Amino acid sequence: MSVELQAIGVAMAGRTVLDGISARLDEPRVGVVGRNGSGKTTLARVIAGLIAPDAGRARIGGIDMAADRRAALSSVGIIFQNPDHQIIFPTVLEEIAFGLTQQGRRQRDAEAAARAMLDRFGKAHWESAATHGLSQGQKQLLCLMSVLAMQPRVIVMDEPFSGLDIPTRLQLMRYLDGIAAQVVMVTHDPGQLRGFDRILWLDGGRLIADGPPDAVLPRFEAQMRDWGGLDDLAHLAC
Ligand SMILES: Nc1ncnc2c1ncn2[C@@H]1O[C@H](COP(=O)(O)OP(=O)(O)OP(=O)(O)O)[C@@H](O)[C@H]1O
Repeated sequence: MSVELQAIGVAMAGRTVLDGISARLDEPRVGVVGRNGSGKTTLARVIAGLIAPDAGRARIGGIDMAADRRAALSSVGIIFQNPDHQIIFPTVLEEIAFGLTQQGRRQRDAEAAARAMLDRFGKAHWESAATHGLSQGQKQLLCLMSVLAMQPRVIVMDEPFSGLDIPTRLQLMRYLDGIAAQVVMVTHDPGQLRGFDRILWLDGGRLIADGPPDAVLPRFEAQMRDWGGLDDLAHLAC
């Protein structure tokens, strides 16, 4: 499975948000880094087919995800930065089962698979819990379980661990190590990209570095420290 980005351009509210992003992603683990507002979330949404780019083409396995929503459902899953934008059902079981019924599974099958996923994370007791009563980190975990249950070939994650405590984060990272899906992860924390194969660094909507972590992350971290050391607030993220 490969994610192909060809000269992607996106404009929002009259501003260029992504500009000429081209990359063919074949690696199992791809990280996306960059400052606030650099376009990472927008790129994640383009890859998942939630935004059709204004210029260029984004395809997974040769299929345009924005044009073919049915193919997108079985090919790519996205975990949003804010779980409140993702969760729509009143109970945990319904939330996980929904994506599976969207994929064409019968309700009973979908619920069985949802229970298996809860079991896998030791959360069988969450089954009837009210989604609105979960903490932010618990909601993030629910979103992860919902997407993992759908077994997409590509999983796009936008800061998926920001609200999780350290044991949950470590458990999830280990779990992700073991899954076959390609992972594209947006993060501000280079520590979460250990073991990744390739890093894309966005700045101002452009791809300014693209390569193995050893080549990209030390430069990225040095640049972030340099900018963080400045007292001129005009340098704060726009
Ligand atoms: N719906 C929208 N309407 C107008 N502008 C938008 C919209 N969504 C994003 N933008 C703008 O696009 C730019 C890139 O936003 P994006 O969310 O992709 O950045 P990001 O790198 O994910 O940022 P962060 O690290 O803060 O999450 C920002 O300047 C943002 O203000």
